[in-house]
Amino acid sequence: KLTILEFPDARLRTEAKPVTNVDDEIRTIIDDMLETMYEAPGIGLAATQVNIHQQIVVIDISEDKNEPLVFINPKVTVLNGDPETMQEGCLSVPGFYEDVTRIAHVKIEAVDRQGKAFEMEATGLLAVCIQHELDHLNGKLFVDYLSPLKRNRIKSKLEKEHKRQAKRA
Ligand SMILES: O=C(O)C[C@@H](Cc1ccccc1)[C@H](O)SCc1ccccc1
Ligand SMILES: [Zn+2]
Repeated sequence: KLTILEFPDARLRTEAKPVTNVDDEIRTIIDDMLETMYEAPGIGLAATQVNIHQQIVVIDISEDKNEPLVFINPKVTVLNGDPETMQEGCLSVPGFYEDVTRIAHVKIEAVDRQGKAFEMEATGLLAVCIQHELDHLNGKLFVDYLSPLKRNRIKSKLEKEHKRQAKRA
């Protein structure tokens, strides 16, 4: 449905703006993002990744892919500073998986698809995913936590791949 931008596309570095009015246009974007995420497949997607620079995140970590979570204008606060390291992937950095350390237990405050404010606590995969998605809204990618050497290796490999695909197109 929507095209996912791939590193090192500069548009991935855009700061997303807050959503001012949760209307049908926003709800259509949310539905398109969920469809794109399930099709990828992925367990999270930020609007930045589909070149929409508004603060919208969708997540579904359920087994049956039937428990979509929507976070509009999300804010994360630390509940427990313990670090947690997990191997992360990213739909915008296809084929690469590296360890990233994040906060283990967070509180999320956001607005839902009806425009209603809510908050929830998260640990484990959900905590990791929401921090990963919030980074996207701030123009940050998980490769930014790696050494410059590793990041540049990934950058050149993906640039080569994009050139190859452009030629075949
Ligand atoms: O934002 C994205 O690119 C989707 C990410 C979300 C995510 C990243 C790291 C850790 C958890 C979630 C993933 O690529 S979705 C694919 C995936 C699925 C299960 C576990 C890790 C990654
Ligand atoms: Zn990602």
